[in-house]
Amino acid sequence: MAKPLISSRAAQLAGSARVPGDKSISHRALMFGALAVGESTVTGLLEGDDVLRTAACMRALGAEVERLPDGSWRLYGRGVGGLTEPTDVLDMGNSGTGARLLMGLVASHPFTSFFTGDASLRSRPMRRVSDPLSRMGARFVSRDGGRLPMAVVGAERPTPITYELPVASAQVKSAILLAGLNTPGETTVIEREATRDHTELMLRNFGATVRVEAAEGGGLAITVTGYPELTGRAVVVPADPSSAAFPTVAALLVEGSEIRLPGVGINPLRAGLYQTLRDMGADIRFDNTRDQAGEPVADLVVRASRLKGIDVPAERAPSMIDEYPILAVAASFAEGTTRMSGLGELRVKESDRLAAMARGLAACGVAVEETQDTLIVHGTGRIPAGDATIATHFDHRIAMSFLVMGMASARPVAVDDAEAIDTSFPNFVALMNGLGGKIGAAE
Ligand SMILES: O=C(O)C1=C[C@@H](OP(=O)(O)O)[C@@H](O)[C@H](O)C1
Ligand SMILES: C=C(OP(=O)(O)O)C(=O)O
Repeated sequence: MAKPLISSRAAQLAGSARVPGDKSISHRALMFGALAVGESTVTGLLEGDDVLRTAACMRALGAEVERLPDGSWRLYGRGVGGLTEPTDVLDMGNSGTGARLLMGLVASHPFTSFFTGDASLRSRPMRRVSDPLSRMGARFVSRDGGRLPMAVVGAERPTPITYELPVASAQVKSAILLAGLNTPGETTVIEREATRDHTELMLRNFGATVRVEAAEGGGLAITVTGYPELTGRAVVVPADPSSAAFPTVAALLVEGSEIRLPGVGINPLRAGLYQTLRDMGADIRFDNTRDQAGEPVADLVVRASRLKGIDVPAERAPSMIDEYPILAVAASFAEGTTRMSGLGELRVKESDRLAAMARGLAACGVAVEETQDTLIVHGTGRIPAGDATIATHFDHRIAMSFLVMGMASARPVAVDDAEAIDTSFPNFVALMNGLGGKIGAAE
């Protein structure tokens, strides 16, 4: 059932709040714990629907996965190559990351699995993973256009490949590297633009050999050696910088605000939004920067700021790919034009995010232009009208972005369905209201 919400202008945001665990790292912690020999523990796991689906799938593939009373998770893995045939369809819900990474994992196991997801996931492109994984010996039977539902017939004798990514995608990179774990020899992915490296960092941490070298012609060549012995580890998941983006932008836009967000991941391949907001004049401080289980984290201190429009370089897109919707909201309150380019991938996320943002911002009274892969927001430095109801297309980031828009607009902003927020940020409304937001149920 749809869950409409409405967000009204907030007086001031203040206080400290811990945003939930990083979604990318949470998926990987469960997958690698399921592949490792012995016990792994995960603390700070994101308990959003996307990640809970991955937990259920790792159980379906033979691993022991349980939530302990203290909120941490314990896994007993099967060892590399030890996953077993799932007896039912793997339903990945709304999760592109869960679906694509798991397809990679099972592609080099000699059994057949069936994948499906919700209407959004069933519309997303999967050939980007099935093409390279076919070269490793797996077979795929899918709907027209290479979409879910899809059967993956894992390779009996997987063969290693060297593959250059045709799109900047950590999901595709990871799918191939994960297939490479149960494949003899060396599997290499070449990426011309660096994408998030959580798979590489965490695989190493679990004991795999992962080589990262400069690629001929530019970019990186990332190589895994097959049949590593992964052993159980304790993983501490940092707070998600993609989730922290929402209270951060809200605090920048609502006059007089100052908030603190402790323990947020600031991996440079994820921190593009923070760099961009600072370039726009935002007062964002990284306090107490430290290393947490191989990932850099910091406490974010954010103060309300006057923003100016800028050109966001296309090369920055992979380091902030999920943050363009909320950046577009920030740009709507800035003085001057913000040009965001290199955004073609936004069209194949949980929804067509370029179209959803352009339409939604226009409905809120913002002057926007959209091309195939750019979004241009003409800020005036004045507060946008708001006063609109936005279609979220079951996309969590669209829903949260427009609820932040309502916190700072002249009049409230409603979203037709906020249900999808549970996929990545289950306590979003409580956390925002705890800081001083006014988000409630809409008619
Ligand atoms: O690897 C990951 O965990 C992710 C990679 C990104 O997708 P792409 O690889 O499709 O860019 C991102 O949008 C997604 O939210 C999480
Ligand atoms: C694109 C996203 O996730 P996924 O691809 O895992 O569905 C996201 O969280 O913004």
